[in-house]
Amino acid sequence: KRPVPPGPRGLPVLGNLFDIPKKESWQVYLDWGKQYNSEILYMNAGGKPMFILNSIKVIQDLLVRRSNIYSDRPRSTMLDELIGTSWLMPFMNKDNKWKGRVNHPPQASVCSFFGLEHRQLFRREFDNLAGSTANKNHEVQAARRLLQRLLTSSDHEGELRLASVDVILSITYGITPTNFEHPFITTPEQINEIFADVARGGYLVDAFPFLKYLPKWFPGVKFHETGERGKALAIDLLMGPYKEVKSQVENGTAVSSVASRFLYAVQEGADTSEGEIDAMRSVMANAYLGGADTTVCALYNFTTAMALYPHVQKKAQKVLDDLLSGQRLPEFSDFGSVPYLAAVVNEVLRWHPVTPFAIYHASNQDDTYNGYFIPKGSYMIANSWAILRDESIFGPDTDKFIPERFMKDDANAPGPDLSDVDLAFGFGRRACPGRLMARDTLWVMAAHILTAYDITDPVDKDGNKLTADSPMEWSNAMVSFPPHLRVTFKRRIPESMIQDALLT
Ligand code: HEM
Repeated sequence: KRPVPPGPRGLPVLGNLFDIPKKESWQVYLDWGKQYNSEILYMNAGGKPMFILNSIKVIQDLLVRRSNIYSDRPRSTMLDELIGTSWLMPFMNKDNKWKGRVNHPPQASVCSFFGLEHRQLFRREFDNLAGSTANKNHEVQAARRLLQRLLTSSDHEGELRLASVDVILSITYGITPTNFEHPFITTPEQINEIFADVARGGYLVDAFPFLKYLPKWFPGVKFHETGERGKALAIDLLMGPYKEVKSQVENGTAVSSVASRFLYAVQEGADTSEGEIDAMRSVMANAYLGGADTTVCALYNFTTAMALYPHVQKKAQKVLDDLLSGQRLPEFSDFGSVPYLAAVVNEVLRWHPVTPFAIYHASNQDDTYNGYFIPKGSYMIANSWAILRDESIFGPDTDKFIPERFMKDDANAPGPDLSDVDLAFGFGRRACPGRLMARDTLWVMAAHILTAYDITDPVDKDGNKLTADSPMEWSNAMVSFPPHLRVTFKRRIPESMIQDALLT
């Protein structure tokens, strides 16, 4: 009976279960915010309190400033008990291993792994080392492999999928997948589909946990079967690439990667406990899973934007052409020389955020905010989409793709007053630990694609021509994909430059 923020009224017992929007929920929540004149809304989904946070102020007040309370994740019987995802960082809670307490050691010495927990290990391997030559080299090579495949393939979506997993697998394990059907490509996709169903509330056992006691043969019971499939996929994800690189290390054939550097050190006699090996194995699989789906979604958004806004594409290509003079492909060292490209990448992350609600946070104790009661265990849904479209932060026409909003003027200088799009990577203690790597990957892929190809002639799945004004619907999911569209990649540099790129 304590006061809660306004929101749709809901039914007895079921609450707002049927109010949860089926499409473009970010826009619906924003509209409700206007309707109820409140930046924070309340819903109750089958007994679970849910708070929708529609403004940067509310998000920062709660998820950032009170991050000691709002950094847990909602619990799910399906994930915790039936699949067993305790090692997956996005689902860990405060009392789990995600929260590190030990300072960063100055370098990645194997002995110092002891006592480090997941998030810190992750930072050290993927965030701090995101600038390392080895990681960047893998990113450049993956971008060049993509250019080569695009010479003969017309399935640009498939190639971008492959390229995204290529980047993360080669950095993490030194493995380069070569076709879409490889289990290292399909395993994270399949497990992400199960997670997306869980996030959508697709399993009754999450609303009514006692159902888990129903036997497998009970009519209509599917969750046991999905749980077993999810468990097998999770083990494949954790062990598959790890085992492959371990045997390469034993044969002395492994290329430099996070895994091989670790395993070579172990092989050379570093004092490593089983616990440390488990933690590293898990952190690597977390990167693999966390990076695959999100990166490909961002790349799809990039190609969609380039196809729909050809003048932006031309401008970015001119900036690159002026720098490269048709003599070479881009390198990371070019980053500072082409600020317009960095602005394009920022705009990709802002225009249609990959995760419109980040990942739901949950509260670990009762709290009050502006007189409203927020009970322990509440779901906190940050409407990232709404704040990335907020014209008071990002300037006018936020529904349009305008990279210039990230430039000081229309010239070549970045705009220092404008908020960064780091908001696209979540909030507080749970903010994405892979964000530097993600930005690097997007930049290097965008730079290569724009140098080597024109992206033209966007049509929808029925062959209808698309323009920036065509209505298009992004998927209503945790990772929100643009609609399938077909574009043409037309080569704009000599084929030999692309063919030779990997040899240099
Ligand atoms: C464009 C690409 C990406 C986007 C937009 C993105 C976005 C996000 C968001 C919004 C979260 C949740 C933050 C929150 O709950 O407040 C997250 C978590 C996470 N991301 Fe990313 N991410 C991207 C790429 C990556 C990459 C490349 C990796 C791995 C190298 C990665 C690994 C993770 C992990 C492990 C978590 C869970 C962190 C935790 O729960 O403590 N992400 N990401």
